[in-house]
Amino acid sequence: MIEDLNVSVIDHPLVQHKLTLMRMQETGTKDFRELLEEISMLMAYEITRDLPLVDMDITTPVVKCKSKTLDGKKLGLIPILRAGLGMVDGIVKLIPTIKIGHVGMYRDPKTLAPVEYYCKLPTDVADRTLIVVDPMLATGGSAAAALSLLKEKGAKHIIFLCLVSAPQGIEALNKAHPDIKIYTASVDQKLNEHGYIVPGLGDAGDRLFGTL
Ligand SMILES: O=P(O)(O)OC[C@H]1O[C@H](OP(=O)(O)OP(=O)(O)O)[C@H](O)[C@@H]1O
Ligand SMILES: O=c1cc[nH]c(=O)[nH]1
Ligand SMILES: [Mg+2]
Repeated sequence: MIEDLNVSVIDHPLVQHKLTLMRMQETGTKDFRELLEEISMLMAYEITRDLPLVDMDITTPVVKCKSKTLDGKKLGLIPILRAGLGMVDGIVKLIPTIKIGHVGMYRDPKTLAPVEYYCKLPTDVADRTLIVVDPMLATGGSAAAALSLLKEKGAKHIIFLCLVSAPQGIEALNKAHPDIKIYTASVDQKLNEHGYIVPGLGDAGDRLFGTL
């Protein structure tokens, strides 16, 4: 049962509305890109609601007082290339100082196995909470491999943020990395015979970069 797994569905109406627009085949690259950026920002707003705060002494034009500020916890943003790049700008607008690492991973079209081709990370990944982003969680192979790689490099606290997921992908990722919370905007029905999410939105990377 999906409900028993370490997953949370972000069902905010604005996220769901924008996701519907992204799914539509007539939505072109420009709108797809803008919608992905907007949704990523909205989802980042939701997943950061538990960030710890501390009191800070400040002076307003009226009086001295204590006011809340983020406690300086270090964050990192890790897009899985290519499609994860489309989620970066929206999140950076909310968290401008976030450090960004990149993991390149593509899915072999025949075997659907993940192939790693790039990795460049902030040097202090072990001290950061990493938000790993990829719009699509299909078989879960790419995400599981990326998370294993990050753990090998020392990462200790990771959350995974995607837009559309398949039940198989959530189960596989949760089995491989039960410690990592998955956030998604939708758990779709299934995968088709080519490993595409149904109903899904097609190939996110191709739609984002216009390489259809
Ligand atoms: O869960 P999985 O079965 O591994 O599939 C999901 C992966 O497939 C897509 O990447 P793709 O291989 O198309 O690479 P791209 O982003 O360069 O287009 C997607 O962005 C995920 O990384
Ligand atoms: O439906 C899918 C599955 C994997 N990757 C995509 O971009 N879309
Ligand atoms: Mg692709």
